[in-house]
Amino acid sequence: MQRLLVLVRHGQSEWNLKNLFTGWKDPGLTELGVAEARGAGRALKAAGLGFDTAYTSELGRAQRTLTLILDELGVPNLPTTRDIALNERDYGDLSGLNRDEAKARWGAEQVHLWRRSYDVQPPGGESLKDTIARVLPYYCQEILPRVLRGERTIVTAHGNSLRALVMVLDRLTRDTILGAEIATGAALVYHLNADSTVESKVVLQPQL
Ligand SMILES: O=C(O)[C@H](O)COP(=O)(O)O
Repeated sequence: MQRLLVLVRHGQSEWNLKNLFTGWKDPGLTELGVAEARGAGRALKAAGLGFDTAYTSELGRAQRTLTLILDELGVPNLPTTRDIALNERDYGDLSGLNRDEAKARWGAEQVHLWRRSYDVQPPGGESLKDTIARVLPYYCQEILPRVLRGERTIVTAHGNSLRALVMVLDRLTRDTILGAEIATGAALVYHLNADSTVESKVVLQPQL
């Protein structure tokens, strides 16, 4: 039986382009972001992948990315579940600040810790650990059972809500997660074993 789980980071957003911390703010996709989303759909189609069910966050950039992908795949009405559990990590007081200005103010090392460490919380926001604490139960209770039943599943979400899942799926440690980056429009194609461990993983870049 096929146990397919595909995770896609949304296409470039207006705030990605401006280099602003975004978190739970809700900017739209740029023109490139739209192309990346469509390109992710084309890459999935070229790989011969199809889906039975879809999940996305409560944020517009992930929802629009899913819509564009499903359009490319020719299944615009695929059953879709939206849930706040899949939202981006909340960047708290950093939301809306420019990353370079933040580095000038607090130092590059501190900003890197806020962005990539496992358990350092940005002021007023969520660490990756906090993000995992909400993403993982949702994955275990809602998404994984369907994948294990053979429902081919696509999830469009965010850089850090997906890093939360990747840390668990790829068995990364608090040290190795520091180097894990997911590009906008990238599709992580997982096939799972019956015990929910990873049988294979392939990363597809958007076909622009
Ligand atoms: O929320 C954001 O700003 C981005 O989606 C991810 O930002 P990061 O790469 O700084 O974690």
